[in-house]
Amino acid sequence: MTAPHPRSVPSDPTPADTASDPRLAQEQVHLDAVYGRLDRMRANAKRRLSETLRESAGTPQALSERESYERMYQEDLVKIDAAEHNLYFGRLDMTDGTDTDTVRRIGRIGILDDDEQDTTLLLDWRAPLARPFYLATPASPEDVERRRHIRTRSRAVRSVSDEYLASGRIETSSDGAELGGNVVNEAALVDALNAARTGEMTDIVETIQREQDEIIRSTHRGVTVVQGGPGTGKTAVALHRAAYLLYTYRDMLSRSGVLIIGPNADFLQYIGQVLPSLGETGVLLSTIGDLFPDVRARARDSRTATALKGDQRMLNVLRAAVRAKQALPGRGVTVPFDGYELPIDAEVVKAARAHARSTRRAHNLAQRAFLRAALDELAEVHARQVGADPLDGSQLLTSADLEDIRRELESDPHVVQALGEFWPALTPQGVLRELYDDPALLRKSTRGWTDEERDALRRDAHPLRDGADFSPADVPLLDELAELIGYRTDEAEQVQRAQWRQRLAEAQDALDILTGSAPQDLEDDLDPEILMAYDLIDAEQLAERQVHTTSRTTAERAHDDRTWTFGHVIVDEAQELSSMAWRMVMRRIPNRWMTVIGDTAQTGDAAGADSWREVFEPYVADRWRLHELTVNYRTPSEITRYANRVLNWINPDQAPPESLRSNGIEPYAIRSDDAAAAAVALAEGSRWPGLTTIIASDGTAEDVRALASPGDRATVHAITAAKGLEFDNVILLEPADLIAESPRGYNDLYVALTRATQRLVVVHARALPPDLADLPDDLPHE
Ligand SMILES: Nc1ncnc2c1ncn2[C@@H]1O[C@H](COP(=O)(O)OP(=O)(O)OP(=O)(O)O)[C@@H](O)[C@H]1O
Repeated sequence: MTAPHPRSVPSDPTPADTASDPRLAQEQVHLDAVYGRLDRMRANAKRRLSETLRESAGTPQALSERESYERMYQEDLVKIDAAEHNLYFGRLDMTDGTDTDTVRRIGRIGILDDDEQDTTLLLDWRAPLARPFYLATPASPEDVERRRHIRTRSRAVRSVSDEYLASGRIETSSDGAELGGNVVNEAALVDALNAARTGEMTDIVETIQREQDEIIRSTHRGVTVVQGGPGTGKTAVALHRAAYLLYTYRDMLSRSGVLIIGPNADFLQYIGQVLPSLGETGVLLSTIGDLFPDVRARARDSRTATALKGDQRMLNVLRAAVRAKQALPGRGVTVPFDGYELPIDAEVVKAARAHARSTRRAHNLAQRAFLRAALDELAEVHARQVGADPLDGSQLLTSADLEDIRRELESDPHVVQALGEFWPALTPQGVLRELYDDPALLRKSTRGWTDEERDALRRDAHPLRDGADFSPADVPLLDELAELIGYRTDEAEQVQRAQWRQRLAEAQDALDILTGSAPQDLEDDLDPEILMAYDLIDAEQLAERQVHTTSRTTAERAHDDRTWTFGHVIVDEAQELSSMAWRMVMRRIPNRWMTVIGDTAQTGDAAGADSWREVFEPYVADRWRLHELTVNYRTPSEITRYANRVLNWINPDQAPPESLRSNGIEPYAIRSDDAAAAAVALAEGSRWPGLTTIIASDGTAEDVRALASPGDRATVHAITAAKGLEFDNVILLEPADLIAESPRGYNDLYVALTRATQRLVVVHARALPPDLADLPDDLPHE
């Protein structure tokens, strides 16, 4: 069903002709005013920044203040630069009767004029007053008389189009294409959807749709789950929600930070420019594999190992592995002390261990309690050695003597070291390596497991590639171990920061003395060619300080600190997270204010999710809310016809998203005995506009890549790495391989079929799956 659209009155979309359309001239006047102000803001921020850099800071407090000003001005500059492109894009003329301005102009950032009244030149797209721009429809005009969409390039107005919401007349977009559904800003949306892809995601502030806007601005403080088929804008919504929350809760979130978790590095790179283009830089983007400081999880696991490592059963395994390090001594363990061989027997250690465990503290944090109790026990043992009455065995030593022995034991490094063997300080990395490498420890820690399961975890059974140490599935286990162990990653960093401040303060003192002693005549008449000593120091120091401040954003501090808790966490492609990964994520967000984006029909990971309820109920009971996105903005209907059949096979109850457009390009199939070579030849020989990629199974992608000519613009993506990405043209190689390689092979096939914005070609040697069997053969016009 197509809802009625307001009448669109587009201006000539070709080069601006201000004479033929007075609206262009009118908007150009405003655009000039806006950019004029932006330039003044930029100049101000630059001046203030350089003044701040020149200021001296005598005390650590002054230094810290200066650092925060520096950061503030730097961030202002980043925001101003980010807003340059398409700064002003929307205007609302409100009907009479509203108590606010009758004209509202909307842009990427809010801008006030520097006149006496601080006139609003632009409303930030996130401001409440801007909201009708995204919500108003003829059925619900929200007091909007006219919505104007302004398209600009290089500070010049190129076109405007108006919608008269009160009239309720049918709209056709500027290029004549028909869109289904109740879309807003239709002409701009058509342009955005048809635009060739660049390999980097772009923001959608000009064309956010109603169902998306509701999620972006949701005030729900629990877990907001956004479920939607491929191409429904889930990622776009997640990123704009991050920007919206940072704007609305700036004070709180700039201190605690926002974390966005994505499925792989390619994906993070793909989305990496969206938030900076919206002026937001304080967000940490990370994969699960990169969330543990100082660990680069690049090793690859078998599917069985991935599934096992993601399973909650690992919790008991890890607990058992840590407990196994709290060992009891064998017979005859002694330590020399005070001319005696002091026995450390199992009873001594057992008593101390029971005491340490009763504290319920994490392993490393309970080490002191263990030592203290063990020293008490040992003092008793030694007292019996030296102070027992030879006649009746009674104790001849006083309690003060016992206390002396206790102190001497404590200050004897041999004794302390010997006891430490039975409650050693642990690191998560050390325990996990040992668990995988030591068959005895593995067996002891995996009671009830089968031998095949144990083998899947063993490293000698699955040698690591390229010296990689841990896999992404190991990272949640390291994090869990860090909790069990009480291991912190930020301590060394804190010490370093304190040292840095000290050095900086000393350097500043020296600099002040030098500056103060510079000869007056030179100061008055400086020769710019003569480089003064203090110039040198100043430059170095400033440069160093610059590195220091710019490298310590909230996001980066959060990244280096495992125990950092964020203000908000967004998880994209959330269906891929295992139970163990969810435990790690939840630790980062104790307030459980999260936005979770995913599609259970696209789950590819062996330990991924099938149901959101199962994932969230244990953490938030019913404090989670499901939103569904229903419109596919990416894939034309010609392609979704096939993809929907696969979806129906995966889950017949899941309604397929409705494709917003059709482009008249039918998908087709090419059969070739050497399918990989045929796919590469097609990719390299085609003259299709935009980005082209070959999507292959994880097991074959590298071989296909080896066939491609270096430097050719067509790329090859393994299915796992293609998650969340999109391309103008997709060549899907051998669907049978996707299905054969994974128990979730149909989900992978569904993902592959929904990556193209324009064109899909399937190249195969083996039989096509039934859902694709009626694809037409190679089209003559291609
Ligand atoms: N309102 C919109 N205006 C313009 N473009 C949009 C809009 N919503 C989504 N898009 C575009 O549609 C494409 C798909 O969006 P996105 O990648 O966010 O979808 P997704 O639901 O995350 O897909 P997948 O599940 O396949 O990863 C992107 O190019 C995005 O920019």
